[in-house]
Amino acid sequence: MESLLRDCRVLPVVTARDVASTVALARALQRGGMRAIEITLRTPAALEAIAAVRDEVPEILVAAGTVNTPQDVERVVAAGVGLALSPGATPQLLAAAAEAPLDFIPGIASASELMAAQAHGFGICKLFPAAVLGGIDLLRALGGPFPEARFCPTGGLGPDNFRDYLAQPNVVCCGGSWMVAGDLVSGGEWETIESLAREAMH
Ligand SMILES: O=C(O)C(=O)C[C@H](O)[C@H](O)COP(=O)(O)O
Repeated sequence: MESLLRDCRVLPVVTARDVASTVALARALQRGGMRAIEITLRTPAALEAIAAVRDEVPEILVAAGTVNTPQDVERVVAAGVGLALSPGATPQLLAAAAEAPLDFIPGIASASELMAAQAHGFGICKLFPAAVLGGIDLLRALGGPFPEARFCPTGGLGPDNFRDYLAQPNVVCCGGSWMVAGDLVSGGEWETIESLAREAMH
């Protein structure tokens, strides 16, 4: 999974307003060269949007985001999702995800949370919210006691700093929403989204 995520480079974090706009958004991201999309379970349309993107834009890997409870894990497994992420983790979530037939990336914000994730076998974690927690300094600091840990920093990253994050040896990909901002999606600005995606992939 590490090499797959390294190929993804940037994981766009999407809040699905509705199915049609999320499919159009996924197409724009895919045209811009993006390999994956994280559709968060923040809205009622999310699961339907996940299924529709998988059917209609098969070139892009669809991950589920904001998978915060064991029930969420069940919902995304039932929807056929192969990769799920969370901004955090509870003991219950870690236990459920460790047993579930999917790849899971829990969120961590501290050494102790990282250790709990590792204890359940999760070697790659989302660092969230990365920028306010300490950003690159924190990633470097965690690299000392946890040289084997890998991260997808998310939260507060943008076009001006994500490359610095990607240059860290313990970063496999970066999460962010700058290329899928709500006003771009509501305005149907697919070409702008495509060019922001293309820029992020270079
Ligand atoms: O909802 C989740 O599961 C999350 O992990 C949170 C998102 O990743 C961040 O909201 C994206 O952060 P920004 O790029 O700063 O907008």
